[in-house]
Amino acid sequence: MTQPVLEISGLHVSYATDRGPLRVLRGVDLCVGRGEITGIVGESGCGKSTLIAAILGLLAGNAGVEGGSVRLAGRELLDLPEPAMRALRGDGLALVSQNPMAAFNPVLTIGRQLTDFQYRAGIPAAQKRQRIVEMFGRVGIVDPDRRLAAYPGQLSGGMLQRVAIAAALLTRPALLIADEPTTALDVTLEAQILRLLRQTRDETGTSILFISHHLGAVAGLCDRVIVMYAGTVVEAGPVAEIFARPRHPYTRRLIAADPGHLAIAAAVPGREGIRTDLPTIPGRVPDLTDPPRGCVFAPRCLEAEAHCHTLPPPSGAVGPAHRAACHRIMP
Ligand SMILES: Nc1ncnc2c1ncn2[C@@H]1O[C@H](COP(=O)(O)OP(=O)(O)OP(=O)(O)O)[C@@H](O)[C@H]1O
Repeated sequence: MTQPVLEISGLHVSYATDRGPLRVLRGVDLCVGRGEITGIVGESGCGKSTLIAAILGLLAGNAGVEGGSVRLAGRELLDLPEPAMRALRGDGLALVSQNPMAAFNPVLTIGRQLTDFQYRAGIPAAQKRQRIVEMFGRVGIVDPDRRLAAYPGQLSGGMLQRVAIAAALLTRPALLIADEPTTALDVTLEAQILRLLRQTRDETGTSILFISHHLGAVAGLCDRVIVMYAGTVVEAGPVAEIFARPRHPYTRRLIAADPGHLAIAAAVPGREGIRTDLPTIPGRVPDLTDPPRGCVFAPRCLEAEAHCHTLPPPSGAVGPAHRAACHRIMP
């Protein structure tokens, strides 16, 4: 891995609920290297959105950080006061979300909003506009004058997502968080946005954290993959390793249960020993007000042995830059 831009270690986050604390992130460790695209995959409810909110300093009011560290370019974010965190969200950290419409004010033109994003003092108006036009060119938006005069509701979903990516890049972020950026788009637009993200990284060197349910997209876009299950990282490694030789039983089941096998196979050749005829993963994500004592996946794991239910598994190296947390791999 290249030098890390984002380093998260031992992160614990809980939500206060009527049933007691919901332990949504339990000791999350992850790194995003400079200029790398890192994917996060996992079933709904595994804590992806909570993780992003923790990075951005946007956790819900009933959330509490109970330990750990989130460092961006070496700077601890968990200690930053809100004004500094807000400044960082307009500068070093950028988010492109599933619903670009929510990122814009519907009653202001795109031009006005992208000009306002560049709020740092001292940039002349003409230069701001020139930067926007330049960024539009980079993300493939032609006819910038027309787009700048438009209101968000006048643009299609795919076009608005391009504008959102251009807006994010205007701040020259150290880290771009793309949270399911293609979920609301059709397949053709999805392919265009994925190409754009890769091109953005290639041209600007921006590090990208890409969250998606779509394993084929992750296989085609990312350099590294982090597999989350019930608030923990169960496996992390280079994309080819994760998809060709997944080591954790959860990763294997997740890939086998994914309908997009062709997309994964096209992106990652040489897959060995992965059955594609398995049904969806039986059972459900455990109740995190009372997490299992041992391996969090043990209640659903077809390979679990007695000690898997009583002892948390250590996370250990299973290959170069490839780790997995499973008793059967790390006895
Ligand atoms: N403010 C909150 N208060 C209580 N529980 C919450 C809150 N926000 C999320 N949760 C719960 O925390 C767990 C993790 O949610 P989170 O949204 O982080 O998962 P996710 O992996 O992003 O899921 P999805 O892919 O569906 O967005 C879920 O059980 C969710 O219901």
